[in-house]
Amino acid sequence: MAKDPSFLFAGVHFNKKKFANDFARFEKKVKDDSVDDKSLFGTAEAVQENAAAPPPKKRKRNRKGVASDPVEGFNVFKSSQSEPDIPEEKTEKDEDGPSKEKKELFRQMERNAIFRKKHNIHVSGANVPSPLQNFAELKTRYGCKSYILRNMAKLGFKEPTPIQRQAIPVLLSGRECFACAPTGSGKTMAFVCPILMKLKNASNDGIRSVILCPTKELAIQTTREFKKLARGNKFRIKLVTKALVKTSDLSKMHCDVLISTPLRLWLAIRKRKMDLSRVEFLVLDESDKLFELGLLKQIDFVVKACSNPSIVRSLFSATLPDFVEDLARTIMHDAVRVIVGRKNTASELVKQKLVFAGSEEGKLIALRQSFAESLNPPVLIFVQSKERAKELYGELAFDNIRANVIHSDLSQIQRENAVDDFRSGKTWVLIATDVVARGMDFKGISCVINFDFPDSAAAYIHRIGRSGRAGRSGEAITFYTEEDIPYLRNIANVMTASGCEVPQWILSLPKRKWKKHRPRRESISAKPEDENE
Ligand SMILES: Nc1ncnc2c1ncn2[C@@H]1O[C@H](COP(=O)(O)OP(=O)(O)OP(=O)(O)O)[C@@H](O)[C@H]1O
Repeated sequence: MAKDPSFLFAGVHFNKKKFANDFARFEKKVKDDSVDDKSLFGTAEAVQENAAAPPPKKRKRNRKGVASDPVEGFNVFKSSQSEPDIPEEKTEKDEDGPSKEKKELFRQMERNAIFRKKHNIHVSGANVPSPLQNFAELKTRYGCKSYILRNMAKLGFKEPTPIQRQAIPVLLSGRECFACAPTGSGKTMAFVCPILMKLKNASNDGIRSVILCPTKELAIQTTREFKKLARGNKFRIKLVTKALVKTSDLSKMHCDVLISTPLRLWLAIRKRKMDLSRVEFLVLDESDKLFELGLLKQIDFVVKACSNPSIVRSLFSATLPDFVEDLARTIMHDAVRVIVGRKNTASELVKQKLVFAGSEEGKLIALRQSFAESLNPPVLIFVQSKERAKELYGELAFDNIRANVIHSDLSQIQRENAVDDFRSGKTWVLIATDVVARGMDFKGISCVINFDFPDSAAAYIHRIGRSGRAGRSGEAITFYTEEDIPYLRNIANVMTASGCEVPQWILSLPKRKWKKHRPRRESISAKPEDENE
């Protein structure tokens, strides 16, 4: 039977007496490691250095561990307050081997390991709770109220997805969590469900949970998902809008779930004295985006404002670079790391293709040709800037294609309408900047076209992940020109990792460290500039 590596160390004890000198040295070192109180992550500039630094001492919290489980892979949370994986038994220990309870515990650990392997779930951390076999276990193990299960059934959710199987029990056990799972694999419900279960009922107890999303569109979508699962309960679920931030006093606001972008929440705290000191759950969705330098200061501020010592924080994304984990580890406590599949890979449900378009003009010709041959809506087209989005829209608008465009120059209402029209099928083709590249769940997108080469491997994974969601298959086509060739290898690596074929010459290109690749490109439009307005 396959056994987890941590079995090797079961029962090993550290003899404090024998190693007294080393122990004393270690203890001193821990005491010397003081926490920098100015900023949770340090200054934005120092992020990378901080990421490499050892984690500071954590606040000690009184949280009970649950059904113990072996640690898979390396233990990323060395500093966590780990309880022994196998509890010491004072009574039944005898010469005939482990006690009955211990044996049952071993069996449960083995069953969990086999089940995780089957669902491609990898965990690290001490005492990781058993994964969910089915949704019914939410009731039998955790006393989930019937209305939540009813709402899930109405949404057509029959079985938990792998990330839901593991992340939901982790959060229900009061543990902090890093979760990384492919695009479209149900990460949203993996935090919505346990939060609603833990909050139990609506209450006038200040702001009880906060969800941060990198874009307004995603914040709106997440608010809707919360409301869908909360149907039948009187939870107050609020989106932080411009109008809300204008409200004079937010210091006495009560709400069960608050969803926001970092900037809006930062303004609400600073200008309107929003009080986050009672927040019990904080979720950083698309966490690697939130940890980028532009947003880090606001995130830092919000995380500090959520000062409740027993807060449970979690990070969710389809891409989780090491530096984000390192950074988050400095603030998280006794966290569990849950990875589904391999970290930083694209969804295997998306058939990926690279197309050499020669020039900017060549891209437009290739696009028109493919639409003339077969246009299978809905199609999402990504470009690298709002100027180029406008230009391409200007071109396609003449082609009798029901196209629309979304970028940051549009008003909030225009952006919302563009998303709604695309969702309802009124629009067949949506031309977009990366503003909708992450998290957006447009059901049934048949094809994503990267008209402009993405500026990073993570951007590529998220863009193409708008297709191939919830078990459906999809397609992604990426155009490239001469200037993109040096970066092809990075995309090719993502493609091969998810089982797509890539020509050998691309795989033998030299590896290149990827800085943001956003070259100046020739105008898409053949028309004079003022006609594009
Ligand atoms: N258990 C389930 N069974 C069937 N469908 C599900 C289940 N859970 C979620 N879904 C559906 O799967 C789709 C994708 O879910 P979601 O948007 O949460 O993906 P995600 O993992 O957050 O993706 P991304 O990384 O792009 O943000 C949604 O339409 C959602 O309703």
